[in-house]
Amino acid sequence: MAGVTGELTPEARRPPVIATAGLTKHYGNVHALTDLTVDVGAGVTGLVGANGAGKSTLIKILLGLLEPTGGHAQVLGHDIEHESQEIRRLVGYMPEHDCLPPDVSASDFVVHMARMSGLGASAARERAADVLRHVGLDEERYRPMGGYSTGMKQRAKLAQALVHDPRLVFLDEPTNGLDPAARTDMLRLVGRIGSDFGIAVLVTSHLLGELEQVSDHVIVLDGGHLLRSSATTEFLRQTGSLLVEVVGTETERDRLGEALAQRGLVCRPRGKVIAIDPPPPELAGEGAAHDLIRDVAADLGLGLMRLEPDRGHLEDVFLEGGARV
Ligand SMILES: Nc1ncnc2c1ncn2[C@@H]1O[C@H](COP(=O)(O)OP(=O)(O)OP(=O)(O)O)[C@@H](O)[C@H]1O
Repeated sequence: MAGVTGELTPEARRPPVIATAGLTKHYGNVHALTDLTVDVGAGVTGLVGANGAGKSTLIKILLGLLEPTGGHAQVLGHDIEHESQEIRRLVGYMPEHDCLPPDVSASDFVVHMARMSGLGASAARERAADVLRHVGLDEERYRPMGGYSTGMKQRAKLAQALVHDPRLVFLDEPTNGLDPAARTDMLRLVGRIGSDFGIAVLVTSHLLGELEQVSDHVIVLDGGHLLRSSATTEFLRQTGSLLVEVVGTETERDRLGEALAQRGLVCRPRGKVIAIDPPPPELAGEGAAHDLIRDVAADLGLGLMRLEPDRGHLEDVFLEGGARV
């Protein structure tokens, strides 16, 4: 184990997929990125932050589309300043905004992008068909993209990012403009790119919670500063608190809350739910607080709808305040 013997595991010894050091970008007076030092490993990494946090700027710098004002970065071991051609050969990019030619079909477009990356005509057609099937564009792929729904356009953009078999993809707001069902489908697809195809993914979202399910690691930017970079499990760790919901209205909720408070639990109403602080030592044993809550609810004749551990969420990093890296 790395921490015990001082030796690094093979995983830890592998160079990061992306490494930045003091990366800074100013657009005139706008400080879009400030002294960003962060590593991105294999798997799916969520890059989250409000609109304007600096996510797109970071991706464009890593691709060599924008020059940083200061600092350095490497992508797949290549320096962004001197080796951007090589980086673009190894990396796929799904831009945030609509950039698809409306009169061209997804099939022709993705074949064209495959040819641009150096594939021969028949290999490009085969590869485009494969990748369009993976992203879920079937018969529609022969229709002009101008008539596509937002979800179909996002899939076409994703297909062109994958067609040259990259080792890393940058997906900039892939769920933008999608309804909840299409959003869920797209997130599943993003997860599969990391798990089934073994391609490293850096995916952005301005909705902080949305990448919790698919990311192995999350980087949070706030106003161009790194707020936190941690394994997703760290963000979602159990808080030690419990959440309880009973059948009925606020009256029933408060009856249970008051009864539990008399038994030594600190209860706080949170919408329809009672959030119970980590139990005191005498109730900290395995299942002791659960048993007490169940018994008290039964004594009051109240039905329990939910009794579960409370978990942290990505949004909490903003409530905790201060940079924790
Ligand atoms: N070309 C530009 N000229 C001037 N300011 C810019 C330019 N591009 C971005 N900015 C500003 O830099 C900051 C970071 O923008 P960026 O697009 O990187 O953020 P983002 O996190 O990707 O947000 P969004 O999802 O809204 O694009 C914002 O304040 C934005 O207005």
